[in-house]
Amino acid sequence: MKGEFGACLVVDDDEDILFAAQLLLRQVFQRVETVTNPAAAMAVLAAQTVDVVLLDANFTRGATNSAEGMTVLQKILDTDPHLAVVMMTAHAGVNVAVEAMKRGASDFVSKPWSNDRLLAAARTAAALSRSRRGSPPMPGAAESSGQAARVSPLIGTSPAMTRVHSLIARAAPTDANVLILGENGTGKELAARDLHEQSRRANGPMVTVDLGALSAELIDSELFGHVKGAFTDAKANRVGRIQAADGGTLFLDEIGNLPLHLQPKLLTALEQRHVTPVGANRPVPVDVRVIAATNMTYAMLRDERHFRQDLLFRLNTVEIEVPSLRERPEDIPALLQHFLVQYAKRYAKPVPTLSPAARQALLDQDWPGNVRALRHAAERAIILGGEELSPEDFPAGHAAEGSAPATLRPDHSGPDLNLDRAERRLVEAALKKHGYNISSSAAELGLSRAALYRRMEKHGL
Ligand SMILES: Nc1ncnc2c1ncn2[C@@H]1O[C@H](COP(=O)(O)OP(=O)(O)OP(=O)(O)O)[C@@H](O)[C@H]1O
Repeated sequence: MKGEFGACLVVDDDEDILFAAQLLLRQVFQRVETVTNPAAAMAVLAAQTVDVVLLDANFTRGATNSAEGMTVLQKILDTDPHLAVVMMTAHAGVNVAVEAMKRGASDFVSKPWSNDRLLAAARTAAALSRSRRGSPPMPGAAESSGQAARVSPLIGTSPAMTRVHSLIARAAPTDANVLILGENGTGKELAARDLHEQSRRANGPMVTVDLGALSAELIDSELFGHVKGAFTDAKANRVGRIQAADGGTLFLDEIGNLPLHLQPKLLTALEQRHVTPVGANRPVPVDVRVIAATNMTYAMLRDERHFRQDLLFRLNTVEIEVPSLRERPEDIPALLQHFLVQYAKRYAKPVPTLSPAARQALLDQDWPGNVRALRHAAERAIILGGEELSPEDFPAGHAAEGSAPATLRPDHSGPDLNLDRAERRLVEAALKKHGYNISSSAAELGLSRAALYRRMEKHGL
């Protein structure tokens, strides 16, 4: 769906970033404005209406404390409290992101960004902004959804994926709540988008809340909203994401991370179809369809100590289990071809062919990182491989030394003391040890899930 929202403004002092963002965001916005400094940003905002601002956290060369970004964020929201601002953080600890969200940013992405993540953040922010303004969805969005000849974004014709397609097709039009189960990287978010787009709510917003990326203290006001003065940082009324999804779909990603004390509140909101923003005394009616996803097994979800069973039964009217890639190796060639074409285009290279040995090597790997890992492997192969890809272009696990960061390794003897590469090794080791379970790997590394995701993106893991 091209240009489904109105306008976006990107503020960054790096012209290359602006160029890349503009190319990418045209998929979502009809207009993408770019400026290199806060003063120019304020001038654009004074002259025209935009839905979303993507704001860099630092403008002065070498600055890393994000204070400048926070000041500009404040100015922007003072001018237009309905704007959805997505903070872009290069030097981010998760603290910068949390601080930005406390101050009213609607989301954050870390640089270098993953295109999927930036697009998802931009779409969610745009839906939020339109909902805050009480605007109807863009007419273009209404037309392009619900078309009969629509192709599912989920590639795969294996029996296991055919079952998933069929469940999605049957569940989508019914408004029933859906719980999607599956390992990390299997395509749960894509399945949720497919459900939304095949539903009668396709013209409404799909608002995502990644419960794994938000601290417990933020989840409450993110989900339910707050009124001005409800707590120290609540400088203005804020619509929560449940309300922002009114008339559309609320996608609760990593539902297993919803703190126990908030579970009854969510259950009440879903049962009574209203939300009460933090600090408010009157409930607001909402009409949302909920899709939730988790990488927990069903057995883990059935454990009362982590998850209230009454909430589980409210969420899992229909259950869809997205199979791991090792359960459907027959889907690997089509997925790989799709990603090779995509990345060949992005890096302006010809689409390579695959030697029979390479094809076999791919089928033989067990892909603990699932489709996401296959996508990274395809990107690496496009960057480093030739016209015909051989097994060496798809190194498994630790043998992935041929990837972009590793080829930069200087030829010194003795231990490799480079911090960046050490970080990559540790992150990779933790992921392997925990079978690519993000929560356990993050816990072992002493990171939040969001911080681990950022490092995975950074190192292409
Ligand atoms: N069947 C598929 N066809 C095409 N692309 C896919 C498919 N499955 C996954 N992908 C791609 O793989 C990546 C990971 O998918 P997605 O984010 O939906 O997985 P997930 O299960 O939600 O992961 P996580 O649990 O880690 O959040 C995305 O880039 C997605 O577009």
